[in-house]
Order: sequence, then structure tokens, then C-alpha cells
Amino acid sequence: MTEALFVINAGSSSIKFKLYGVAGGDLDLILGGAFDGIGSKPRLKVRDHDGATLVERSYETAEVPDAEAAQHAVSDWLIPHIGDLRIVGVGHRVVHGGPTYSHPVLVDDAVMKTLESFIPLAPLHQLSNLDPIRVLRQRRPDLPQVACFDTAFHRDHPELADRFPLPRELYDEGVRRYGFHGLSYEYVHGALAAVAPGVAAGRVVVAHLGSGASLCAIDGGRSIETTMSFTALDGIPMGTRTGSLDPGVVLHLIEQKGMSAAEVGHMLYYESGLLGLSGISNDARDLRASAAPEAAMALDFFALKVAQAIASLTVSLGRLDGLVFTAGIGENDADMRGQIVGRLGWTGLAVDDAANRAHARNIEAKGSAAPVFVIRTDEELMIARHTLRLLRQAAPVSGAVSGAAEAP
Ligand SMILES: Nc1ncnc2c1ncn2[C@@H]1O[C@H](COP(=O)(O)OP(=O)(O)O)[C@@H](O)[C@H]1O
Ligand SMILES: CC(=O)OP(=O)(O)O
Ligand SMILES: [Mg+2]
Repeated sequence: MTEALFVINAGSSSIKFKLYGVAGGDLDLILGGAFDGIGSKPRLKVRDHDGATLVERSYETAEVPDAEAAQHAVSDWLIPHIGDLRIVGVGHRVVHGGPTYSHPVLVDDAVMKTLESFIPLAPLHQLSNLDPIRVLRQRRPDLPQVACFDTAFHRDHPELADRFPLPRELYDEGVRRYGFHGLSYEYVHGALAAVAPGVAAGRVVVAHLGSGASLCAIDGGRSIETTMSFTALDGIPMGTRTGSLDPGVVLHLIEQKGMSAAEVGHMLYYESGLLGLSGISNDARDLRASAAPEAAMALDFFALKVAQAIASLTVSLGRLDGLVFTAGIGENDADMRGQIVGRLGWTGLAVDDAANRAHARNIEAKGSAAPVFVIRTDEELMIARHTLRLLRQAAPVSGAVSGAAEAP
């Protein structure tokens, strides 16, 4: 019977999942899918390891009204398709590990309680991340579950990158620059090391530009600084999130406009960023396709802020040996990459137009001050690697893990 790992990357409106075979110590993708449009246009799509569609179906909103219902829909589809696989563990992306967790951890009651205490630090993500862990713990208490944190990669930041210029006691209470997208950065850095080990050993900036977006300065594999901080609101503008904002604006909204904290929070998380700037869409594809000047302005604003972040992170690094683009926009939007690097022309960075349009692995122009890479991120594979390592540490004798005989 083939042993397999299940990985869940649960977001606010989607649940991405992958199933890996773990025979022989390797991780072999069996299938991967996503349940997205939770609360709006619920849809389940699953592909096998070759990319062939196994299922693609839509649901009525009333049929799958929330994340928990989506998890059940995923399980209902998965269980009959699992065949004779034996699930030996489940790995989860958990966005916030707070000051406590700098490594992945096996979830038990105490861990769960600590992770729940971080919900206010990541209201858009943490609850959705913990939901599937809770549901699975009820359904399959015997199944080991591992939480892998977006914050962990950044936990040994230098102190200068970890502080806000606020009264010291707030830092002691946990008001720190945690940083996110760590699983993506860890994966991308590893992938960079495989193709350009010299660059990866040096000083690089990775731009994770998805619907959530941040950048990270990495020196020799270690995160030095990143644009997101206490929450996933900080840094560059995103699909619907503001990125950095004068805190005086927040005071203005509360004091002068009489908005409640919840209303301000909703505006900062859901109504701002590309959506707020354009008034059209949070999706960069829609903005590219639009002829409206507001759409072009929103994209230009995004490019400017990303370019400024790259320059700022390069100051922290002291040198730039490579720039990497990843995630939805970074991997697919050649115009955006061109706009961003174009704004950094004064540094000597330049992209080759044909390579950029082809989404080649290396897109720098001849004579560019540093190489520029496009690398596809794979948070799920990173989670699977961490989960397997931890499960093997927990059960070193069997070589893998045993005990779980049913599907999740
Ligand atoms: N071809 C494309 N051109 C421009 N933007 C794209 C393209 N493909 C995807 N995107 C952008 O990527 C975003 C999703 O990125 P992704 O990394 O999957 O985000 P997340 O995992 O946070 O949902 C979409 O909202 C969209 O704006
Ligand atoms: C932390 C974060 O912003 O995650 P995502 O990109 O999945 O929204
Ligand atoms: Mg993401």
C-alpha cells in the first residue's frame, strides 16, 4: 500500500491541496487541486500529476456556503479517489507562527491553542488555516498534522528588521515585524540554488507577487528583511490590501469619518490595493485587459512600489546578486516585470524583452547589473518536505510513519 502525504494551503477564499506519494523517500505528486470561489462562485478543480483534469465542477453558493463546507466537499471527492493509498500525515500552511514558532510543528491541543491566539494578527488567513486542522482533528484524531508557518523563515531577522519605532514594551508584547510568504521564499531560494548556486549563496531579492504580495531580501539563504511585517497588510499594495499606509490615514478614518475599527479593517484588507486604486478589479489580468486609465495607473503604482521595495531591500543587503520574480503576477505578467525592472534601469538592471515575454528562467538582458529570474513557487511542496521530515523524526524506526489507514 503506497503511503501518501496530504497538503492543505487554505486561504480566505480558496483551499489548495496536493497529495504526494512518499515511497522511497521521494515526494511524488499524485494530484493537486483547488476549491476556490468560497462564498461567491464555489468551484472544485483537481488535476493529476500530468496536469490532466480529474474533476472540474461548480457548486451553488448555498451548497457550499463557507470554508468548512468546502473542506467537506474536498473530502467527499477525495475519499473515493484515494484508492489504496495510506495517508500518513497532513501538512498545513499556517500563516502566523507568532514569536513562538520558528520551525514547523506537530499539532496537539496546546499548539492549537497557541495558534488560535494568533488569529487577531492575521484575520484574513489564520482562521481559514486552522479550520481544516480542527475539522481533521475531529474526523481523524489519529492522523498526525503538521503546521508550517509563513513567518518561520523570517524569525532570525536581525533586530533592526524586527522592530517598529514604537515604545519598547510593545515589542516585548509581540508587536514585531514578523514577515510572511516564508514557505514560498524558502522554496524559491532552494530552486534558485539548484539552477544558480553562486547567486543563491549571495544576496538576492525575491519578489512574491500574488494576490498577497511581498518581497524578501535573502543573504546566503537567510531572510534579512521583508516588506510585510506585523500583519500581511504591510509593504507593497496587493490585490485588495493597502500595503504600507500613513497611520495618520487610519486615525483620520476613525476620528474624522467616524468609521469603526471593523470598517477600517475591511477597507484596508478588502477594498484597497489594485481594486481600490483602479475601482475596477483586484486581478492584474483584468487591469491589463482594461483600456481605462485608472487600470493603467493602478498597475503603474504597483510597479513603482515594487521597484522602490527592491531598491530599499538592496540597501539592507548592501549588494544585489540576483532578482527573482515569483507567484501569480511575478510568474505570468511579463509587462509588470518589464515595468518594474524598467524603473530600476538606473541600477544597471535590465531585462531581455524576448526572454521576458517567453517567461524564460533567466530574463536579464546581456550586460544587466545582475541576473533576473522567473521561478515558479510551490508552497505545497515546501510544506510536504517539512511535514515528511517532521513525521520521520517523530517515527524514525519505521522509515515513514504508520497508523493511519483511511482517507482524511
Ligand atoms: N497572466 C497573468 N497576468 C497578470 N496577472 C496574473 C496572471 N496570472 C495570474 N495573475 C495574478 O496572480 C494573482 C494570483 O496569484 P497567486 O500567487 O495564485 O495568489 P494567491 O496564492 O495569493 O491567491 C491573481 O489575482 C492575478 O492578479
Ligand atoms: C500572507 C499572505 O498574504 O498570503 P496570501 O498571499 O496567500 O494572501
Ligand atoms: Mg498566496
